[in-house]
Amino acid sequence: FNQLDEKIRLKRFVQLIHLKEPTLCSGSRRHHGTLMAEEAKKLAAYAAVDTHIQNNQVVGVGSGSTIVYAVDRLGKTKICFLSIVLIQARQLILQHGLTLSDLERHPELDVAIDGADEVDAALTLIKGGGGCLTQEKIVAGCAKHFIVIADYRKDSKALGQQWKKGVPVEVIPMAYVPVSRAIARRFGGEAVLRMAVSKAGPVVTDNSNFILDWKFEHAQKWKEVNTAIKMIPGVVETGLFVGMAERVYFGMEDGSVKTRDPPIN
Ligand SMILES: O=C[C@H](O)[C@H](O)[C@H](O)COP(=O)(O)O
Repeated sequence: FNQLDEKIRLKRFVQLIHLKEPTLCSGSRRHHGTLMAEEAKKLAAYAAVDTHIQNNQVVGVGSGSTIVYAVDRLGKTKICFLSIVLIQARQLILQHGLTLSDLERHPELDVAIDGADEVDAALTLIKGGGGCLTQEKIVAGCAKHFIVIADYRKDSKALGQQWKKGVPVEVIPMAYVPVSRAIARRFGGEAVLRMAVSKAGPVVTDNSNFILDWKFEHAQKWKEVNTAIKMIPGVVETGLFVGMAERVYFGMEDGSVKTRDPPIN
């Protein structure tokens, strides 16, 4: 199976999903003739795992609702691998009986798989909508292959067309005001402190920091902007993932899986 051409493997996987459709889900899969987002996430996650994960690999796992389906697929396979995970995904890994590791023991990963809030035509990502971005970027940066999984709602020509909440920026708590002002002054828009929904006060990340959501006004040169924001004292990391993703799998409304690779420059 591993020797098959990747495209054939993906095609076969999609066919398999269609054949087994009634057994792969509970409840209604379709709404007004289109696949619902949850099922689209599952399609993307299963396709990515089946295509990229092999026996005895060290796999990085991100966070979010889409990655749950990837871990589910990893847990159902009989292959043996280690998972390098973020704090947020730790329980998920353990629940599925997968072997947990860390970057001290495995600083080099074969593959990292993660979700995204938005993916543009050049495979630049916005991540961190769920409050996790720094650890995800570290894990992705340690992987030979960084694979992204998403449903059709994340597919975008240009950042900001789909994801309206802005670019998350993780900041040291004492610096959130000056960082917010510096971002707005230099790049326009506004950078707003993210507040918790279910408790008073700001969202606190896994690294005990705050998050600013930078609502930019227009398209930017994302690589340069990412570098410049990271130079502002107090910034820990941005949710801009530029030039990192090797392939994105989109689960589509019509039940197919679309892939996108970076443009050849
Ligand atoms: O902070 C959260 C992470 O960056 C997620 O990977 C991202 O928000 C996508 O999450 P979801 O799969 O739930 O859309």
